[in-house]
Amino acid sequence: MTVEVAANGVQDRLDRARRSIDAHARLVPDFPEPGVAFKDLTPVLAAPDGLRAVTAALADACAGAELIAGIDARGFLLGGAIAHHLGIGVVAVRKGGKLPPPVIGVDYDLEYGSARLEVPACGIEFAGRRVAVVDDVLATGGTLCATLDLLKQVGAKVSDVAVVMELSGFPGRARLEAAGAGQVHVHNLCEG
Ligand SMILES: O=P(O)(O)OC[C@H]1O[C@H](OP(=O)(O)OP(=O)(O)O)[C@H](O)[C@@H]1O
Ligand SMILES: Nc1ncnc2[nH]cnc12
Repeated sequence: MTVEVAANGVQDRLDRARRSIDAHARLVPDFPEPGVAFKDLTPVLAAPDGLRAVTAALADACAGAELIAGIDARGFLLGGAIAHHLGIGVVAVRKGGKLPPPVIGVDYDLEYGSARLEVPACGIEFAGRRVAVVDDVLATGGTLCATLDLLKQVGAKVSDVAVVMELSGFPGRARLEAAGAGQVHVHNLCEG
């Protein structure tokens, strides 16, 4: 009985988040370059009910973590809110050139170009900590695989990856599962 009640709570939060995503997500054709169908989730986070609903559902996916890593840029908004919800800390995984040295960085490709992500090489205790990584969208998986690589280099144990939307037709999930060697759970709130 207790288990059923808990599971229903999780499902209710997921349903609420999905309703908000359905109501507010925007498809932008040909952005940032021709041929890309860009899923803009910023209106979901700006809606009165959206940030709260999405945060609560993602927090369920990250419940076992000791630290949240939020990816530049919309992952910052989500990561801070989830960490606050869970009562744990958050670290920003930043685009290259933004953090003071020393940093650890990884170059990567995504659907429309290439970029670099960095985390601080000192000042944050990563070693042995269970980290959940959050972002808005999973497409090719380039961004999240680079983040897993970075967090591995600093000795963190990534337990979960949680995104609002996983885009179909991309190899992101398979790449992440391979990079995590079966130890990383990949969660989405919806597929797009
Ligand atoms: O799975 P992938 O193919 O790697 O794509 C997913 C990434 O792409 C988007 O960010 P983007 O790099 O456009 O950065 P932004 O936050 O600066 O807009 C999105 O927010 C993810 O971080
Ligand atoms: N189609 C897309 N929409 C939003 N974010 C993305 N990141 C990579 N591809 C994307």
